[in-house]
Amino acid sequence: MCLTITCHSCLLTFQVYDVTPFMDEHPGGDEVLLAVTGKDATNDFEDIGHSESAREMMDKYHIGEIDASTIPVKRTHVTPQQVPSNQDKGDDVLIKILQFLVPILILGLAFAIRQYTKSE
Ligand code: HEM
Repeated sequence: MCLTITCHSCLLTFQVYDVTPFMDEHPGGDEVLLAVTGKDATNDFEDIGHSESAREMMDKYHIGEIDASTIPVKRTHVTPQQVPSNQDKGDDVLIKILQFLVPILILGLAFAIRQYTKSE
């Protein structure tokens, strides 16, 4: 089902239209209707300068009203910044030490093996 919402100029009541059966017949095409589905399409509808007969046609697809005051305000979710824990800091230090120590240990081992094989 495809809903297009258009509101009164008083902005207190939203008129809801189910334009599904009208999609194929709409002279402006179905893309424009799909683009405004589920939102207030008043400006989009008015900008076209629809004729009086177009406005009369709307009655056919009218399915109800929504009280504008009952529509929840859109909230944007802000992810709280992660505070690095002390455990994370400890892990970072350990990784840095290992990054430094491991190559030195490998070099030392290679050197020791070389010394050992030389003396034999
Ligand atoms: C139930 C809602 C709607 C009905 C009954 C309807 C009806 C019509 C009709 C009968 C026409 C032919 C021109 C005229 O008589 O004015 C038309 C054209 C058009 N409509 Fe709609 N319309 C509706 C919603 C919308 C919406 C929401 C939009 C925009 C997002 C839109 C965009 C257009 C466009 C672009 C044209 C073509 C205008 C042109 O070629 O000059 N219509 N519509």
